[in-house]
Amino acid sequence: MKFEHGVYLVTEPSGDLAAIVANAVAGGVDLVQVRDKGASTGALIEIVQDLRRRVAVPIVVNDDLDAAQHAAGVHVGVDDLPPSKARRVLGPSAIVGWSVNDPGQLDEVEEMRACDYVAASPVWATHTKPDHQPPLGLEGIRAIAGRTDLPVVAIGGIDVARAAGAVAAGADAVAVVTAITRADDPRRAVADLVEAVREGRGRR
Ligand SMILES: Cc1ncc(COP(=O)(O)OP(=O)(O)O)c(N)n1
Ligand SMILES: Cc1nc(C(=O)O)sc1CCOP(=O)(O)O
Ligand SMILES: [Mg+2]
Repeated sequence: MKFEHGVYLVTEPSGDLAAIVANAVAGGVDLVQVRDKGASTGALIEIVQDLRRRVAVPIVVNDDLDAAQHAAGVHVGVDDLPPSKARRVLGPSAIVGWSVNDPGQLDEVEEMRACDYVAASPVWATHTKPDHQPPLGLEGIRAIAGRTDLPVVAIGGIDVARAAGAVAAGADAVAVVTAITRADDPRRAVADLVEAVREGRGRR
């Protein structure tokens, strides 16, 4: 898959979700992930259906394969179902993303073949996911990007000050929660991230 502007919004349950997503899309996000660890499958489906009426960019669901069947795809991590199973269930045109914390995961050929992108996670520590793995840092992005042709998404602690560095290190896109969802102006926040990604691409 192609991240044109290089900004991927991952949502959180607080705030006016519909308004945040609509403004973030107006600012330039390429992809939206609905992430609400406490929501039922039914609630996730309702959120997806509502957002699909409002925005034109693809919407994927975190973790929940049943809800993902009402969306453009799914994002899974090491403790979730494997990407190969998600691909079998969702079919060839779905978007399947996988979190990578250990570059050794890139040797799992069948799983990598099932993915549209991999997320280097986390690059920096973040309070948004208290159970995150040890941070990879920019070296981790370089190590992952150097070993795969798939698009690499950097996630964890990314804001406008850090986005260009993550992209210059090899990320194709930045996945962001709070620097967008808690911004006073999510549209402006995304536009600034898009500009930072452009600058980071220019440094490669
Ligand atoms: C883009 C993106 N990258 C990483 C994650 C984290 O996935 P996971 O490790 O499965 O953790 P949870 O999000 O399920 O708590 C993600 N969701 N999105
Ligand atoms: C959803 C998620 N996954 C992570 C991982 O490391 O796998 S870090 C994260 C949250 C990122 O939030 P913020 O942009 O507010 O730092
Ligand atoms: Mg998960």
